[in-house]
Amino acid sequence: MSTIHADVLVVGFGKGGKTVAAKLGKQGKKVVLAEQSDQMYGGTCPNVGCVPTKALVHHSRKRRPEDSPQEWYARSVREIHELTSKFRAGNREAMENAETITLLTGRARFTGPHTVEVAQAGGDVTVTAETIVVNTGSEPIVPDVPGLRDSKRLVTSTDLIHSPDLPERLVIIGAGYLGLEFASIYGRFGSRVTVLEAAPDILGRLDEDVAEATLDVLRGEGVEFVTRAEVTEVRDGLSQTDVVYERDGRRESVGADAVLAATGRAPVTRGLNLEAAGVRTDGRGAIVVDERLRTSQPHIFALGDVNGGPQFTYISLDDSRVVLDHLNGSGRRATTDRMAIPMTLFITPPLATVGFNEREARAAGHRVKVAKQAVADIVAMPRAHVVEETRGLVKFVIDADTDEILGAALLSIDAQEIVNTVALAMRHHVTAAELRDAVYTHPSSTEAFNDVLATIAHTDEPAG
Ligand SMILES: Cc1cc2nc3c(=O)[nH]c(=O)nc-3n(C[C@H](O)[C@H](O)[C@H](O)COP(=O)(O)OP(=O)(O)OC[C@H]3O[C@@H](n4cnc5c(N)ncnc54)[C@H](O)[C@@H]3O)c2cc1C
Ligand SMILES: NC(=O)c1ccc[n+]([C@@H]2O[C@H](COP(=O)([O-])OP(=O)(O)OC[C@H]3O[C@@H](n4cnc5c(N)ncnc54)[C@H](O)[C@@H]3O)[C@@H](O)[C@H]2O)c1
Repeated sequence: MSTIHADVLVVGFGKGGKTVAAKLGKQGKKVVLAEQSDQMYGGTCPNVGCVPTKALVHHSRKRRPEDSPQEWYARSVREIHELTSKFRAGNREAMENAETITLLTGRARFTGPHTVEVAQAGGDVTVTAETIVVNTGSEPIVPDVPGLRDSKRLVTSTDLIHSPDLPERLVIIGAGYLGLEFASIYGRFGSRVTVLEAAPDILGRLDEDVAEATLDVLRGEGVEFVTRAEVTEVRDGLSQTDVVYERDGRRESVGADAVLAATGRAPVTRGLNLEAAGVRTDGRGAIVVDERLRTSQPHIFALGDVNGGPQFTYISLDDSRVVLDHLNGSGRRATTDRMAIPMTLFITPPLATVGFNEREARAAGHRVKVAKQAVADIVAMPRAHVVEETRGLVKFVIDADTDEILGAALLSIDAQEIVNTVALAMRHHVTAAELRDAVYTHPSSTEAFNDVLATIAHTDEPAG
């Protein structure tokens, strides 16, 4: 078995890991990056996550009524495969072309606090390193429902986006980010979509008006929702799979050509043999880290989904900034510095949120004023009419005493872009009036701020 001594070993080719590898490699550190699969250079996001799913959103929207759903879908899957292959190759080349970085393709497991074995096709390699960064991501959770794990029609998001067969009837278990995005995508491609959610509400973290408007959009595209649905059994038949669930004490079932488990993703730590390194995990299998992403071994860091934080690519990227600052900078940057982190649910139109909703703002002790308008009524935003997408609403939650923005929910064309401006305003304490009275390009979606922030729907009374 050959041995490599490195300054830094990165386990897993995710967003945060590759950023740490590239930056430290550029500074002359000897870096080894171990990735278990040659189909995953670049990690989840460009291969099986954000990029192919957002490309599917785009392709599903381009389908005209006269296009055959099946042919259009198969063509989309092919084209998206070409796109992800290019991204994958770019990621591989970036590492292979860096003189100070060695890319190993094989599964890594710890054999000691500073030692990892990588099972490469050509033989195992032992890597020893002063600093180790674990960036192994997360994997789908398949609930323990009788018949589900063995069903021939069970699919994960990865299976589904690689299959050229458009399911005629798609049953999605779970109405989180993944479930709702897939419902929107496959509904638009032409599948009949039913979403079964265990919780009493879908998008229950949102204010009721925003959740209702979002569900209206999805229902308008033919997606059916069943809440308080406890899936009790999955039965394969010759031509379909029956997904059996209980709701309010009644037993019902829905037939499916594919059953998507969209019930969350668990950190990938099994198989890493973290005990050998003395690295602790929590009850969910996430690596326990402090605010500088140090594990229970100070020379081992965990970043991205594997540390149990929010599962977004931009959080993994920001984790890399924290680790790099610790290794090579001021050492002051911490995950606790983060504020106003935006999120986008990529349905059509997208729903972007940041900060508090109305309920949360009041619970945090703020006197709240709410600015809100339906997109169709925002006179200052002709772009919505120009691109023929006037569905949705724009809502701001503002501190009635300081005029600072506490949160926003934007169900609107371009929401994934304009939410970043709101988040920046929040981080820098720009007031609602300043955001309202700023000069924006025309016709753009940001112009909505000119109008919406002048439309106060209601204001809480001053306290006592
Ligand atoms: C369908 C889908 C859509 C998504 N859409 C979005 C979105 O629109 N926006 C967004 O911000 N986020 C989105 N996410 C979430 C986002 O993809 C993840 O949060 C992000 O990719 C996590 O990155 P990471 O750096 O933690 O690791 P990952 O990118 O997951 O990389 C981990 C890597 O480690 C490798 N690995 C695992 N174990 C080992 C081992 N023992 N040895 C060697 N290598 C190993 C894996 O093969 C993988 O390549 C989506 C996720 C999914 C599944
Ligand atoms: N646009 C984006 O940024 C994006 C897109 C897709 C995924 N993601 C990330 O991927 C991660 C995984 O997404 P997800 O939607 O799978 O997880 P999630 O945790 O967001 O949602 C899972 C949903 O499944 C429900 N559920 C769990 N068990 C169930 C059961 N047995 N029966 C019925 N319902 C059940 C839960 O109540 C919840 O609503 C998310 O954390 C998200 O951050 C992000």
